[in-house]
Amino acid sequence: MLRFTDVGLRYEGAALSAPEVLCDLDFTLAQGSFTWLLGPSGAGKSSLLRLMGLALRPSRGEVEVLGLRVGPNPSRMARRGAIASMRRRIATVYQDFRLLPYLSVADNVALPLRLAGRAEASLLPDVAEMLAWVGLDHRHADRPATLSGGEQQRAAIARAVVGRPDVLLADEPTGNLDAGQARRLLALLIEMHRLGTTVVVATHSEDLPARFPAAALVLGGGRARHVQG
Ligand SMILES: Nc1ncnc2c1ncn2[C@@H]1O[C@H](COP(=O)(O)OP(=O)(O)OP(=O)(O)O)[C@@H](O)[C@H]1O
Repeated sequence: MLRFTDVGLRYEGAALSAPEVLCDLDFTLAQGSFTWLLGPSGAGKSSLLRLMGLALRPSRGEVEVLGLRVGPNPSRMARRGAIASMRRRIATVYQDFRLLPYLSVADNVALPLRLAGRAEASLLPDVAEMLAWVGLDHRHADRPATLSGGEQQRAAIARAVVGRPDVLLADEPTGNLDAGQARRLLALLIEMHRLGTTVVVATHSEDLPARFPAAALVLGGGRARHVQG
């Protein structure tokens, strides 16, 4: 479950007189829900995903993710260690992929499983299944830099999904994909949602939400409107 209570965000270094990037956010996303995150460029979609992924603290208010409450003050709420362990249950597909350049595609995808301490023999079938799902089985041994943008995006998606996270956050996950690949990715996100993962997808695409009507958070003027699906 993700709950935002009276949340505001101002980036460090911004003048106190500057308007908050996000303000007065009050909404709850139920565990296992699917939510589109919509709004024009610069509306704050990536910033909101960073708050949901506990990569940023709110400047005011409280963000609660899977029972962990995070506020502006580190000493009063969840501490760094608790946040770090919670972040292992949250997977993010970043706009810029963030694949590790010195690891093969398969090792990038295996990374969350290795970090979680999974035995080598048990993780290989999961990695192979994910690579097949995203159509990258033939590129498993290659380095990310040798892949196209769309292939890197699919590798990043496979890495996010392979550990069956409780929360999956995706920032423009179809930006580099052709229409067929985008539909396939949407099927994967819907499958994750049906398996109980809370899924939030930021997109500029009008086609994707039309294909899978669901609840939406619509950002504008720093505020979020929660539209039930
Ligand atoms: N690290 C940062 N430091 C300071 N300001 C930032 C930072 N990241 C984003 N911003 C500002 O926050 C606002 C929202 O940016 P954000 O990237 O969250 O929007 P977005 O809706 O994801 O945009 P896009 O659709 O273009 O990716 C913008 O005004 C941006 O300049």
